[in-house]
Amino acid sequence: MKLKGIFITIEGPDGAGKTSVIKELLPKLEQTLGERIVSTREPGGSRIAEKIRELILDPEHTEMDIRTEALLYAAGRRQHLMEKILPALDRGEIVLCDRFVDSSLAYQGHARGIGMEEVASINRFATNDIEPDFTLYLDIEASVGLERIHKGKADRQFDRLDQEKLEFHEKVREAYLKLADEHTERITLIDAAQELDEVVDECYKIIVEKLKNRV
Ligand SMILES: Nc1ncnc2c1ncn2[C@@H]1O[C@H](COP(=O)(O)OP(=O)(O)O)[C@@H](O)[C@H]1O
Ligand SMILES: Cc1cn([C@H]2C[C@H](O)[C@@H](COP(=O)(O)OP(=O)(O)O)O2)c(=O)[nH]c1=O
Repeated sequence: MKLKGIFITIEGPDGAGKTSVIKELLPKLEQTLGERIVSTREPGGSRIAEKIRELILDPEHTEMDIRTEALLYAAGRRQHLMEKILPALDRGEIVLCDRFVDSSLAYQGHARGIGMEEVASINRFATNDIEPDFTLYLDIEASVGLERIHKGKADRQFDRLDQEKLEFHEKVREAYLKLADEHTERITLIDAAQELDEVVDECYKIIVEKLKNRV
């Protein structure tokens, strides 16, 4: 009998440790489960979606309107979903995706101020209401996440732009906490301030437990 495909997402503010966790988690999970896991990420994850990612993240595109940005994230998401995620789920595979709709709700909806419901609505259009089976939310204080990213970079003063960045990332976290509180059945909160090994271990245990009854 073919197993059911499972769609797992990992969310969190910048610097929460998503990339590091996935790198360590994947081989561990694949070994335990005895099957390959499709690891992918947003923004991007397919040829066209990667082009859209470049368009959005290009630092020269300072004039980009915030709703244009939200629509581009949703467009990239649709392409990635149709080309990569859904075909893998149809084949019965496990898909682990770094960021999905919750990122748009937190960043564009709340932090940029468009409104979470407005952003949810364009994403319902983009995804045909397809939601992850479950989501691991790596929770980190904004200042700790930003510090991690800047660690190792040249020593510098905390300037006005950094302050703006901090406030923006505090809003991102606020939105994630709200989402985790409203969707306890889907989202599991993980304290990402722990040592990396501990975070990986917690994610591993949660996924194995959730997959126990997979048919
Ligand atoms: N639990 C942790 N404790 C300390 N540093 C961490 C931890 N997890 C990740 N880091 C470091 O923080 C930085 C950002 O991690 P990364 O995995 O790229 O986060 P994200 O993908 O969520 O933005 C990297 O330098 C990484 O080595
Ligand atoms: C998927 C997604 C990402 N983003 C942002 C979050 C990140 O700042 C940026 C790039 O994502 P990512 O490459 O995951 O960066 P990081 O590893 O630092 O978390 O895109 C949104 O604003 N909305 C979205 O829908």
